[in-house]
Amino acid sequence: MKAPLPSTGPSFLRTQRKPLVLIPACNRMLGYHPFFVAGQKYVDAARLAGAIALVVPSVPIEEIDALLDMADGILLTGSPSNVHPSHFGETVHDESLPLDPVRDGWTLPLIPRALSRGIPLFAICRGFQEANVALGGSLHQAVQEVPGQNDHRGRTDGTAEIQYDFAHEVEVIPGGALDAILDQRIFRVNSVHGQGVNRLAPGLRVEARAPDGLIEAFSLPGDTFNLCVQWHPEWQAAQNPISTKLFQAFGAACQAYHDRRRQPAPDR
Ligand SMILES: N[C@@H](CCC(=O)NCCCC(=O)O)C(=O)O
Repeated sequence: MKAPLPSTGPSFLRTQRKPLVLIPACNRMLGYHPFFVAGQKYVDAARLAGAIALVVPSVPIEEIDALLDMADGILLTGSPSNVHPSHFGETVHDESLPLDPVRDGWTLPLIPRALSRGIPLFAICRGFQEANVALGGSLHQAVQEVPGQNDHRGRTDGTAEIQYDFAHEVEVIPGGALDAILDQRIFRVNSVHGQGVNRLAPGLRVEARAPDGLIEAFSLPGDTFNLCVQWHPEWQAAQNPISTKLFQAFGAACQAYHDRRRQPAPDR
């Protein structure tokens, strides 16, 4: 019988077979106290991808490289909080909406470093917006107030099922990374966002658009999975064939990164 894998220290990383996907947490006040939080549906989707999900509290910038040394993938989640507009040269448009400057402070520098290492990255909703801003793009702070754009916010007058129900179609741009993963170019998605891509960062590739032309997916340069989507594929991912394909592709990329980087320790 094989000895159990060591459960601590770098040797565990060398012999762990499954890829490790880091999920940066959000920062919330619960009562009088600050907490690190992440949606369970993201952890469930990372596991659906075949990875070990590791929710990570905010770290000082000087610790980001040490964190990335452990990562085989990064899953940037959605959040009700907005990316602070100062990161794209604007002032806050609606003071009533939540922000998370602590998350901004480490995910924005994390993204280019992960990209430079070729670590697979799957960015969802707020994560999609962070990736665009981190690489030099900008956001509409209120898509619904932009002439010609629809209201992409989710309903808040019912259940999560209502909030995350299908809201509109997206059309995949032929020949790109998203097109290579899916066998469908038009499909319906949920929509739970008030911000959206205004100026796409240099070097990013549009992968899908909504009927009003809003960018709904883009990819980052590089030869690994690095898709960023505005909708929520993690929502009931196992029951949605499009979402399952996306997370399986993400998981395969993380496994490949893991296998390349961490050969199992020789049998003792
Ligand atoms: N606050 C931003 C991003 C919206 C977003 O991520 N919504 C999802 C919230 C909860 C979840 O994680 O599912 C915006 O409004 O554009």
